Amino acid sequence: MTAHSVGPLQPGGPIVLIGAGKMGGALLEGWLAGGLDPALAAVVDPGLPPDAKAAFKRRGVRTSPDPDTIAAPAAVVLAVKPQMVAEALPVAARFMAPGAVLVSVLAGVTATRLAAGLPDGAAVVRAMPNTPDAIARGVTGAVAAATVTPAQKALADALLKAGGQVEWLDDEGLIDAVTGVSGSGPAYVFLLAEALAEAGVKAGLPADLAGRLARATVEGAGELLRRSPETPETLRRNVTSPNGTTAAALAVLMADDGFAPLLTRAVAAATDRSRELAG
Ligand SMILES: NC(=O)C1=CN([C@@H]2O[C@H](COP(=O)(O)OP(=O)(O)OC[C@H]3O[C@@H](n4cnc5c(N)ncnc54)[C@H](O)[C@@H]3O)[C@@H](O)[C@H]2O)C=CC1
Ligand SMILES: O=C(O)[C@@H]1CCC=N1
Repeated sequence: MTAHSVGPLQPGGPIVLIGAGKMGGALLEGWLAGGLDPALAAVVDPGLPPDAKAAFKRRGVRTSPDPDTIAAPAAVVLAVKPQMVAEALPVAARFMAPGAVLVSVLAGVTATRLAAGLPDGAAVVRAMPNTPDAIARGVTGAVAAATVTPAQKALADALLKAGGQVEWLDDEGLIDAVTGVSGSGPAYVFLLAEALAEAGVKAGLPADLAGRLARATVEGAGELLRRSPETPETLRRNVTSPNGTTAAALAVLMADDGFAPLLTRAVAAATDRSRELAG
């Protein structure tokens, strides 16, 4: 389901975003594009450049609010680096009015760790979105702690769906692998575009042409995958003429030491790192 299938975002109270960097900023853009009243959004980020702060103010989004001036936040969304959690969690705690839900997108940081820094019984949702959230084409894996009420889960769902598709998990243990597949995944696809361009240069193309061809190929293949009911395997086979050029390339990519085992190792490394960040 996408942002556009859920109607204007009406959280029933302010949303406080703590950390408005690449991921937090993408989430906020999704909420505003999803119809959130800017007057209900507040950003806490001491590292915001002055021009970004001014731009938020122009759009009616409050920055650096005093917790006492935000009446009953409906949700506090934590999007700082995992290494900053000890510093940022007490800030989040000050905004956590009774009934508010904390939504954390921090890689590795467990719901138990988050709850330990919040008022007793606080509702915690742990989520792993990805940066295509900025264009409502993200995908998020999320898990709700036992303390989260159905209404709080519905609000977290709406906030995350403003960025795209949401997959709710019953088992928090799965979120490390979700991070390895879809949280970090856009970087793998961008690397594919980079590597394809480099390979094109090595095959004799001018660099700018190779860059344009590689980018358009990744974009087009992604869009075809989105629009087509076919599986990725069928779409791949549709490109592959018997004994043709694609078959020659796939013999390399699908060899025992090819793309799949390489990606398996990459996803395992990301998953392991997510577990390590849990401390
Ligand atoms: N970038 C990505 O693709 C994804 C990131 N995440 C998670 O999102 C979180 C943020 O990552 P990015 O946005 O990439 O990092 P970032 O460095 O772009 O953003 C972090 C923001 O937090 C701010 N900040 C630092 N200390 C703060 C504090 N005490 N209070 C309030 N704000 C503070 C910084 O000024 C910065 O703007 C991480 O925990 C990461 O695991 C999750 C999914 C995808
Ligand atoms: O690289 C990271 O740790 C974060 C989590 C998923 C994407 N970026």
